[in-house]
Amino acid sequence: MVTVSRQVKEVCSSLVLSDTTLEHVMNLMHSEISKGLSKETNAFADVKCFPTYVRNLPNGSERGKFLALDLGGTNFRVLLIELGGSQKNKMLSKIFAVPQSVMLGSGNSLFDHIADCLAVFMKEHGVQLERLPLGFTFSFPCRQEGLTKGRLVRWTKGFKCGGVEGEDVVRLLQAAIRRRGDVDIDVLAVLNDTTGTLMSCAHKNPECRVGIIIGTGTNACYLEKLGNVGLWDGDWEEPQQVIINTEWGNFGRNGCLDDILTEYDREIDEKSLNPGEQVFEKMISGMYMGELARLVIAKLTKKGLLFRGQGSDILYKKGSFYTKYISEIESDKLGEFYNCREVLEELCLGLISDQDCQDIRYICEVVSTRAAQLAAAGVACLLNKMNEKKVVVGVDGSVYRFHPHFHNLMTESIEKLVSSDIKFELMLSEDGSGRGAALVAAVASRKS
Ligand SMILES: Nc1ncnc2c1ncn2[C@@H]1O[C@H](COP(=O)(O)OP(=O)(O)OP(=O)(O)O)[C@@H](O)[C@H]1O
Repeated sequence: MVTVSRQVKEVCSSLVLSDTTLEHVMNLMHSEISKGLSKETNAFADVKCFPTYVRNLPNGSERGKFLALDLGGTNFRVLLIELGGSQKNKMLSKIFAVPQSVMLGSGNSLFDHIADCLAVFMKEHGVQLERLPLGFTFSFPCRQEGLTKGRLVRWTKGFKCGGVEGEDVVRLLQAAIRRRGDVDIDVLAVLNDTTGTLMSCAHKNPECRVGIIIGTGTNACYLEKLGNVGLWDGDWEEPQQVIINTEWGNFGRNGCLDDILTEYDREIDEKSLNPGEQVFEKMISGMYMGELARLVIAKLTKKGLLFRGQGSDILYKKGSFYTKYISEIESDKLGEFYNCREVLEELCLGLISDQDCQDIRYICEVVSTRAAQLAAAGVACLLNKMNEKKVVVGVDGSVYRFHPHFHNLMTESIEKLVSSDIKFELMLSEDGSGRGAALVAAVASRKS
C-alpha cells in the first residue's frame, strides 16, 4: 500500500493540533464563555452566551398540533408536527430553497418568501383556516429579550439581508404574514437550532443537557444554573436554570486563536462575507471544510506535488470542492480509492496515481480531524464547566451526520479532555430542530 508523501505531510503539518494545543483551546473557550455570561463583560465578549428564556425541558406530557419554521443555512423548512405524548409524534415537512438573491436581498423579501412558503404549506395540508401555535427556529446570533422576541445581532453563513440586523425577527415574520392576509399563526417561541436539538434529544433522553450543531455553521447550547448567568434578567422561579445559546462560532474573533490559524484559514476568512468574524466556525463547519481542503490541494498541485503539477480550472475555482467530498473520500476502504477517483474525475483531473489518492485522502483527514477535535474541545469545556456526573450531548448537522469518522474522532478527543469522573455520550438528533421548535412552543403553551 502506498504511504502519504513526506512533502504532503509537511505542507499539512500546520493543520495538525497537539493534545496540549487542544487543552489550551478548551481553556480559552472557558474564559470566553465566562466573559459572555457576565453582565460586566458581555458587551465585549465574542462568545455571547445569550440566555434563550427556555427554562424547562420536555417531560413527555406535550401534546397538540404545532407549526415550525426552520431557517438557518442551506434550506428553509416548514413543518407540521403533532405531539402525542413521549412516543407518538407525527411530522409532515417540506423543504423550500432560499435563492441566493433572497439570501442577499432585502429583509422584507426574505420574510415575504418565508410567509409565502408557510402559506403554500398550510394550504397543502388544509390548515390555512386554523390559528396554530408556531415555533420559529432562526439559527443566526440573536439577542433574546423573551421567548418570542429575538433581535438579530449579525448575519452569518452566507446571509446578508438588509434591514434585519438589530431588528426583532418575530416582528418581521408577523408583519410579512399580515401583509399577505390569507393565513394566521401564533408565534410562541423563537429559538436557535442548537436549542431545538437539545429539546428534541431531551424528549427522547432526559439526560440530554447540551445541544450542538455541526452543519453549515457550528454552535452549541447547554443548560446552565441561573446563579451562573450574570446576564439573567428574568424571574427566579424554579427550576433555576436556563438554556444558554453560546454562539461559539464567533470564538476567536479577538485573536485568541490566531496562533493556530493557518494560511488556508486566513484566505477563507479574507474571501468570506464576514471577515474577522466566526473564526472557530470557519475552522469547523461544512460551509468551509471543503474549501479548506481545496486550498491545500491547489497549493500542493501548484508546487508540483500532486497530479504531476497538472491542475484543472474547476480545482482552482472557489467552492468547487464540496464538503461532502471529504466524507466520500474518507468512506473508501483503506488502500482503496473508488470514491476518491470519482471525486477527482468530477474535478476534471486526469492521470491520477494511487499516490495522489493517498495524499488527497490524507489532506481530507487532516481537515476533518482538526474540525472534530476543535468541536470536541468546545464540548469538553461545557462538560467540565457543568460538572455533572453524566451528560448526553445532542448533535445535529450534516457534517456530524454524514462524515464517516466524525463521531469517533470527537468522542476520542472529548475523552482525553474531560475530567475522568464525567461520563458523556454523543447522541445524533433524529428529527432535528423542527421537532425541537414544536417542543419549545409546546412547553411554552403548557405554562401559559
Ligand atoms: N455528506 C456530507 N458530509 C459532510 N458534510 C456535508 C455532507 N452533505 C452536506 N454537508 C455539508 O453540511 C452543510 C449543511 O449542513 P446541514 O444539512 O446540517 O444544514 P443547515 O441546517 O443548513 O446547517 P446549520 O444547522 O448550520 O444552519 C453544508 O455546508 C454541506 O457542505
